[in-house]
Amino acid sequence: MAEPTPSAPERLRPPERMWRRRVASFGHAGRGVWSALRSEVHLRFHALATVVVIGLGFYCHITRLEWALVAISVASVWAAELMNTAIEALTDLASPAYHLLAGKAKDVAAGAVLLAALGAVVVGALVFGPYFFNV
Ligand SMILES: Nc1ncnc2c1ncn2[C@@H]1O[C@H](COP(=O)(O)OP(=O)(O)OP(=O)(O)O)[C@@H](O)[C@H]1O
Repeated sequence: MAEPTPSAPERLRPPERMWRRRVASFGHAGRGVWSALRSEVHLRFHALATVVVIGLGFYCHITRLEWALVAISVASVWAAELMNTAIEALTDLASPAYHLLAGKAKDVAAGAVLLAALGAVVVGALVFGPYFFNV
């Protein structure tokens, strides 16, 4: 959620207070990931896939550039799935009853996950394929 613009006295707070708030923000984000992991089967699948891909990376001794591509792909899928989970929750809150726009919001959010996952599959095939097949 976007933070409200701080009032004048708040802007003058001592730096340690600001640091505490930044650290708290990380805590909120971590709690969000943990809560989504507990409720979403898809995310647990992504967690397993992430562990497998990292293991494969070490096994194949992939290059730094390949690690970068794998990291971007894995992070994209996680980010898309977390956004999808957030949109699903907000949609259920705003429109528990059937509504065309609620359905559209969920379908579009799911589409984002699908595209990120397809991209990750392509990157995975291009990075790991040559280590296992003579291509
Ligand atoms: N309130 C609603 N109004 C209209 N259509 C909806 C609504 N809720 C869900 N749908 C339709 O049902 C589909 C499945 O929705 P659901 O909330 O079950 O998500 P899901 O695909 O099962 O996601 P997940 O498995 O990650 O929870 C949506 O993509 C949408 O097309």
